[in-house]
Amino acid sequence: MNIKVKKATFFYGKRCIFNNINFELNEGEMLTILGPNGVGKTTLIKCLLGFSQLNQGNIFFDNKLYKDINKKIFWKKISYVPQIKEFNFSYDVKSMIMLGRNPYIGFMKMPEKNDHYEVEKIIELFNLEKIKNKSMNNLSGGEKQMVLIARAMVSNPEMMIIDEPELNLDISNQDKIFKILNKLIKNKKVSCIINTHNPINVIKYSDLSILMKKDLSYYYGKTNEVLNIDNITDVFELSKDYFKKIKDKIFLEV
Ligand SMILES: Nc1ncnc2c1ncn2[C@@H]1O[C@H](COP(=O)(O)OP(=O)(O)OP(=O)(O)O)[C@@H](O)[C@H]1O
Repeated sequence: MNIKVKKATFFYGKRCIFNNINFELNEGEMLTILGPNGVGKTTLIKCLLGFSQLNQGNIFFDNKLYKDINKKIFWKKISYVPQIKEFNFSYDVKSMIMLGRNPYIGFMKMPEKNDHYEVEKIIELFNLEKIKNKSMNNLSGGEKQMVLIARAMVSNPEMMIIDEPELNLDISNQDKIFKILNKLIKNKKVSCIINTHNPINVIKYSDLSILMKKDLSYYYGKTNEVLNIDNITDVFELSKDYFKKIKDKIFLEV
């Protein structure tokens, strides 16, 4: 699915959160959104999903305005994974993932053989066999996060929008999630928009990036062009020394 964002501007009351943002993402591409806490990354995602309305500008999905798209079709094509804070889920893992099949199952209907097959396939892909019968409430934060991403993927969406997938995940599981997403994007031509705080995942896996700055300006382009030390230190207001030690300790030794 293609998304085009043109001159997007959003205010909370009198406070401008972002101003005149433009970007485009095509099928089979991953776009990552980075920036300091409170800069407006989640707000931008909420506007893309129609949860909040832009004050100015437009968002097109496959060249159609959000308001002109049938919402049932929209939610069949798009999977959204919000930030998990302290949710309480009264489901076991398998039932939770099955919820992702809802667009296919229909109101008051039971899952069919194919729905169970898709859920089992995802459970295997995410290595969740050992916990598939456990209650969601008894999982660690990282396990919950994996299940929510699995649930989003089981509906075979055309676009996935994920708010901080690395939250609660150790670096190995972060890499696993990004690797799975990358494979899905490239094999099934899904497009993916991810809010993240981890530049390593971004450099390894994303095609395009937006770096949002507190002064409402932003960098946008191919990840390997925009995610450089100058831009990161500028956006996060870091000194260049910040990278010196890790450059010597980690990157030169691998
Ligand atoms: N409903 C709201 N009303 C007014 N201000 C809000 C509302 N929701 C968020 N904000 C403010 O808007 C700004 C952007 O918030 P947002 O959650 O988009 O930031 P973020 O970049 O996603 O942050 P983080 O990296 O910490 O998740 C913040 O200063 C936040 O306090």
